[in-house]
Amino acid sequence: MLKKHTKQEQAFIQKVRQTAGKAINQYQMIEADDKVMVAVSGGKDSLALLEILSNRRKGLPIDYELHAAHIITEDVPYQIDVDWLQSFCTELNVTLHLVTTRANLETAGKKKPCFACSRNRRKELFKLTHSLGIKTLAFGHHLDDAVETLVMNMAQHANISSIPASLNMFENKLKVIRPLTLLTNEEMKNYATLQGFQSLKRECPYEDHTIRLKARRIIDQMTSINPKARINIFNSMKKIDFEYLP
Ligand SMILES: Nc1ncnc2c1ncn2[C@@H]1O[C@H](COP(=O)(O)OP(=O)(O)OP(=O)(O)O)[C@@H](O)[C@H]1O
Repeated sequence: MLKKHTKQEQAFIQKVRQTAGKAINQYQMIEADDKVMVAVSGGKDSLALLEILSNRRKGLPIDYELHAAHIITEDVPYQIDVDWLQSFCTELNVTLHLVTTRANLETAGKKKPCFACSRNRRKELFKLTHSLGIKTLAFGHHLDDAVETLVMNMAQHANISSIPASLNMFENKLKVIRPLTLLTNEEMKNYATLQGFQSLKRECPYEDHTIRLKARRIIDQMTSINPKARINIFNSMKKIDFEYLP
């Protein structure tokens, strides 16, 4: 897995790690002695997140406990190479928790399979963290996910909302954090390639990214107005001029 990097590549790796660190500090995501669970799908982002959080412990005056969780949904034909994930976690000195569950899609009613499956996965992650006394749960969403969700929510639900960088839930019993919030998909893709992370995810036959892909395409087009459009849309969520809104 270890690759030899040029100076330029090392600088990029460092920049990505620092940007994740900036988000962690800015949103006060992790404090000394916290127990943090990283939700790992097997995709490039959550693998990178786990590695970044593990690596970060080395250079900090504070320490925190790191765990990884992967949810296996039995009745959805999407499996990852669990042995590889286990060895990845062992190398990072992180305990991997595997949970096997069922999405029961046949009883999901009108809900789309993807929705039912991810809702069930979140429930399992909440149950697991609670049972282990872990109060911080980290997801691998990045800046592009947040911008796409904003555009989708505006177009579909007529509201301005997205994916929060940090969210207290269940009367502060759990904090959901997204340390990759300030990093773009492009940056994460390059990071994963440089680090040699193989995406373990296999295509799920139910997966439906149609709307998200459309939103992504629209945001891509907006970069012809301004190359920084994606980042500007993200930053506009933090700078709302209520006086100049209807
Ligand atoms: N099976 C799973 N087990 C644990 N966590 C998961 C699982 N699937 C998704 N997650 C978490 O939810 C986040 C978003 O899920 P999504 O399916 O959009 O990820 P992805 O883009 O396919 O994979 P990744 O974000 O890891 O590259 C992931 O980054 C990960 O933190």
